Amino acid sequence: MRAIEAENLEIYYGEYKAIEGLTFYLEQGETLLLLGPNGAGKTTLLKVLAGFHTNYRGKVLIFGKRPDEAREFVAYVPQSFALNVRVPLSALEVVAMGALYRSGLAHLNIPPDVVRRAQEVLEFLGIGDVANEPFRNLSGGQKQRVLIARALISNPRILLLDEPLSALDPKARIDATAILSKIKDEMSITMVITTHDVNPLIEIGDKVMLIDRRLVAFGGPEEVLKDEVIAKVYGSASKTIRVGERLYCIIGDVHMPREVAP
Ligand SMILES: Nc1ncnc2c1ncn2[C@@H]1O[C@H](COP(=O)(O)OP(=O)(O)OP(=O)(O)O)[C@@H](O)[C@H]1O
Repeated sequence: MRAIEAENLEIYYGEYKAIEGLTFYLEQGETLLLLGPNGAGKTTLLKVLAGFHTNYRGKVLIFGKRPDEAREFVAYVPQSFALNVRVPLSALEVVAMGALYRSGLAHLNIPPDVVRRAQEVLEFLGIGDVANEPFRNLSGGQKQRVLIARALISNPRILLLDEPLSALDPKARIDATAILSKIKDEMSITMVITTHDVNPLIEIGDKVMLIDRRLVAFGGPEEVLKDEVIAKVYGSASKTIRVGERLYCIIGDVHMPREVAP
């Protein structure tokens, strides 16, 4: 059974149609890179997959179930600035919240098995040493990992990540990409990752989907990341170039020396 299957999906806000024509699928363990300009509908699609937004028409199934009936399989990682930084919680408490929400416990009397599991997940993500630090004092990259740990503690089969690299500096981006690669390799979780910049993530993308309030292209990276495809959304000054085995996507104004210009 497929992890995600969508056919002619249209998503609405009231009567307003935000996206249409989405047909795509993802097998278990695959990673989808979801690209599109501002307002394309990336976050809206994640909200439907997470089962939060149910105003849609067409078909969308998560392991064969409607998203609002499949919430136990899915965890959502918001952009790191989305969590209220004034909340005086430690990193470990933020992670534990992921487990306590699921079990319906609203207080912070964290059972010892949840503390243990939260510590393990932080260690898996390479930040076991910040467990007792206040969340608000962490760097952007550490906060991002804590939010990923909060999602992983519920053992999801699908992880949805909204712009996981956007608020990070170049070094933290490299670290975050390595973490996502580790999750993919060692946990075989299905991931949907929204991004404006596909380049750091290309190697972990099994599928790429380009949307702009409709489906522009869906397929393997080589199929989607072509000049003529990305030009449909980003204009003819956008190119893909190959350096050795690797594809790079240059979006927008292309200023390259003549000798390397395609
Ligand atoms: N709560 C809402 N009510 C009405 N329209 C909305 C709402 N949220 C988003 N939209 C509209 O839906 C469309 C898709 O927005 P969405 O936030 O999903 O895009 P996005 O691709 O995630 O953009 P960004 O890259 O800027 O985060 C836009 O036209 C937006 O104005």
